[in-house]
Amino acid sequence: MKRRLRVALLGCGVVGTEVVRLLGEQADDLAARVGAPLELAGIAVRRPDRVRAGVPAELVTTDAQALVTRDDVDIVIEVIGGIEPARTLLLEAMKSGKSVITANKALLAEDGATLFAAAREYGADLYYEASVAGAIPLLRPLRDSLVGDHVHRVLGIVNGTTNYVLDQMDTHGAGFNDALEGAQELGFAEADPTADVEGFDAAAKAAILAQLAFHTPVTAADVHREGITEVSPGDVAGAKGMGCVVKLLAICERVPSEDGRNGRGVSVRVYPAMIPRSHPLANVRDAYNAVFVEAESAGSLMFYGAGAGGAPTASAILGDLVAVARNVAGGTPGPVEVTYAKLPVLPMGETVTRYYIHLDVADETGVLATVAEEFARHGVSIQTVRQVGMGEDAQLVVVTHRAPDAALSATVEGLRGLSIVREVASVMRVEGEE
Ligand SMILES: NC(=O)C1=CN([C@@H]2O[C@H](COP(=O)(O)OP(=O)(O)OC[C@H]3O[C@@H](n4cnc5c(N)ncnc54)[C@H](O)[C@@H]3O)[C@@H](O)[C@H]2O)C=CC1
Ligand SMILES: N[C@@H](CC=O)C(=O)O
Ligand code: NA
Repeated sequence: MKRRLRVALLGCGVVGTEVVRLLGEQADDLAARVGAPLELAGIAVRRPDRVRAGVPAELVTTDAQALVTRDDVDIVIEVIGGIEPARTLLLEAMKSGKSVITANKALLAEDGATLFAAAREYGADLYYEASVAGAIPLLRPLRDSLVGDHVHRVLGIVNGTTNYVLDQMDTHGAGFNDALEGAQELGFAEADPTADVEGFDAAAKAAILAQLAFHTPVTAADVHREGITEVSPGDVAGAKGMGCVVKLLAICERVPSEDGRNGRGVSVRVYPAMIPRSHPLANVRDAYNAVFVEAESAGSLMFYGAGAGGAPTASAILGDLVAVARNVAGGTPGPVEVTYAKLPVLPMGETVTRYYIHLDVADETGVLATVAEEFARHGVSIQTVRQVGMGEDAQLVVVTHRAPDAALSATVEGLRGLSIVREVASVMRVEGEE
């Protein structure tokens, strides 16, 4: 056995308390796997008086800054969340020679470049498997196992809270607010659930995935983001009528160049979309996550499991901890991200997608021709059109072929301006096979 490695924990909320529990319960196994015992050196919290079952009171401190620079600390785990003070604490830790583990996707997606630069400069490990899709091993497979391949596309459900809400709306006809409260009670939601329902959390994860998959710098600000707050029971019912289900999808795609190899750029986006019920992502229920990776030589891979919750997230952190501890014990740091490809992130308007459009139309002759003309005017080809109801209740459900998003949204604007269109009742992108 090598010398004892000392671990500092920053934050002791939903995830942090589970890290403490597992570190205690699995101490012997972890020591055997690392080849050195792991020991908690301190736990930084904001409210020291709060009773936390299973958390040794003598280790608790409110001075996170002092903890991360202490000489007797080797590895720092950050599960506070948010940008500051998490960023400063991680940077201070690396500057003081510690390796770090974080679950903080918001910070990695906003300013990962600064953290990676510090890891490189100070020879520290920076591991963050828990930051995307919780327990699911996804980032290290992308970073290590698939690093010799050429990834074309990453498509997935990466936010448990919104998947739970949409699933409750789809299967039980639940209202949005009741479903969200359920997700909060189960500990999936972020401290401010706006981050979940407005798609910020999924956008941060999409940025992290795109950066790793395409070796290109991507931040949260580069990601086209739409949340689920506008998804209505009508949209969910409309999807059902089409044999589809509504899911909040994160999509990272390499857009091919003329030679079809290196890519003209990347498209990174998050939005609610309809997918056919036959698609494997349609069967991802409750707060589960699932991610498809399509790579040139590997083909299609699917990763599925618990993307949120205290214990699943702590599992990913402990996996990182063992990997980092082995590196520290062996004196060899792990790999640091490289973003050599520097592909541009393309604007959403250039992304090719499909739309579902539900129109409430006037009971007049020539409605169909007028509507079709508007699509043609923007170069958008219609795949199917279906009339629902008759007379005053006439509605048209149109599904397009793939077209640039800018042309599709211009078509919708054009439809809104037509006198025979009483209302554009629902617009949603359609993903999955055409
Ligand atoms: N809960 C989940 O399912 C998942 C969470 N994550 C990420 O893990 C991190 C932690 O999430 P949770 O445990 O759910 O959040 P939480 O809100 O339950 O816990 C964070 C804790 O940090 C404490 N804190 C805040 N400022 C502090 C400071 N300056 N010093 C010390 N402690 C401070 C808070 O009082 C709170 O107890 C976040 O980055 C989150 O995005 C990642 C995957 C899943
Ligand atoms: N709030 C997130 C937690 C995990 O990242 C989610 O709901 O997925
Ligand atoms: Na993960």
